[in-house]
Amino acid sequence: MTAPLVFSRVGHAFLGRTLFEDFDLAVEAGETVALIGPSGSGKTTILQIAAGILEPAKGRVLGAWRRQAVVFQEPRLVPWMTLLDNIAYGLAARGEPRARRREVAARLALEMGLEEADLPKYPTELSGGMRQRAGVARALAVDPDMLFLDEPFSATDVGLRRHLQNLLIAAARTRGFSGLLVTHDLTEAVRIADRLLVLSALDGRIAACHTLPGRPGERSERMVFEQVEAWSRDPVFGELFSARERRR
Ligand SMILES: Nc1ncnc2c1ncn2[C@@H]1O[C@H](COP(=O)(O)OP(=O)(O)OP(=O)(O)O)[C@@H](O)[C@H]1O
Repeated sequence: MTAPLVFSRVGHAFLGRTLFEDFDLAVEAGETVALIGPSGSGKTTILQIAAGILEPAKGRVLGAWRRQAVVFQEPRLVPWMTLLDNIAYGLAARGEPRARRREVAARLALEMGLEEADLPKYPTELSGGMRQRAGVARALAVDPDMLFLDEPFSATDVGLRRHLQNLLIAAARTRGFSGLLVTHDLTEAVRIADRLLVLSALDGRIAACHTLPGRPGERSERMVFEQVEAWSRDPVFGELFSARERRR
């Protein structure tokens, strides 16, 4: 079976400055790959190229999925739409009948820990955490087989971040979608991903690639902690992350 997302010798530059060249990546069906690396190494650019938001300057990107969805750091809800209509937004674009849209959106909202009473509220009436939950629900509502996650939980506090990570891991297991995750948070990558690519600060090259043991959701907190601790001592990670990022 061919991988749903393949980058072959992809290169990109902004304003004449080469960000990366000859970048290769294959994300397999049902696999979540985390891109981690220092600020400016090109993680978001790679994700945007994969999601078709940005055209690469060089190389080929093959995408073989039915439906994609993106979860951004800032959930980007439409301010004049209710929570329910925001979550149903992608379904409306797909032409699903209104009753069906509302039914799916309400189910997803509850699955993400939102409450029935919140559904008619507008984004300004919601907390940041509720908006973030809505962003994840909106992405899952379209039943994607490819999910792009650009620092999806970095603006949420530690408790909620953990909770949303667990919801996402559970959703990936039951729905079987592939994922590309951009994060600064090594713990998040070790919890959510099957494979981890570490980008180099210097030229966006892959400095390291690690397949994580077991499946997301099956790794104990201790195992995650020990893996992150071990990598914190690894020179590849040591060079790439500040002490603050390693502590998160
Ligand atoms: N539209 C743009 N025009 C010009 N330069 C850009 C543009 N988008 C990104 N860049 C530059 O490209 C580099 C890589 O950006 P990118 O957002 O991909 O990095 P990143 O690894 O995701 O960083 P961060 O972790 O800080 O989000 C940065 O130096 C950034 O300033």
